[in-house]
Amino acid sequence: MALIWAQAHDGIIGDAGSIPWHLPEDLAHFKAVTDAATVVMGRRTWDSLPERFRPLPGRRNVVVTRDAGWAAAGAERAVSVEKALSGDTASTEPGTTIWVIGGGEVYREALARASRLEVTELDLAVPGDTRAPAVDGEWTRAHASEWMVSRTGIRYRFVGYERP
Ligand SMILES: Nc1nc(N)c2c(n1)CN(C(=O)COc1ccccc1N1CCC(C(=O)O)CC1)C2
Repeated sequence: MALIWAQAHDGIIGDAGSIPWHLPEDLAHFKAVTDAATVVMGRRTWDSLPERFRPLPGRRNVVVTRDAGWAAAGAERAVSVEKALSGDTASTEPGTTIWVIGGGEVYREALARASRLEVTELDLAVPGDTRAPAVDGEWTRAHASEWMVSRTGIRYRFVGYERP
């Protein structure tokens, strides 16, 4: 299973339930990487998606929430990341990656079982109340693009990590 996120300086990934920047090139990257896969997200991340992107088109959407009464068109509910990764979600076609797409709590819960990270690094300092999980020495960097400049002026790059 893999995690994908975009982070500013100090690992900031969110502030008050939303992403404090607009980086269209990252949204295109996110869509390309997760296309046709299963995406697992926390309920807050589901709520943070613009209406027209709920569910994320062309992907199996699994939302983690302890609220047994929660339901949304186009989403499957799982009571925990564990269940989302083990239940029939995992019966996704072999070779299809399960992408954990946020937020902070779900990343932390999923990290221990991840073998791949796809991180968009932004050369941007913004205030935020949510940080990406720490990527420690167990991970090796599998790829890193050169720094690019978004049409919104933000410098960014795509970095991938792997571990056995
Ligand atoms: N690197 C990386 N990792 C992540 N986990 C996530 C991202 N970037 C971006 N994310 C968001 O929630 C934010 O998205 C959006 C925010 C505002 C408008 C559109 C969007 N999106 C447009 C494209 C849609 C699609 O993919 O079809 C998804 C929603 C999760």
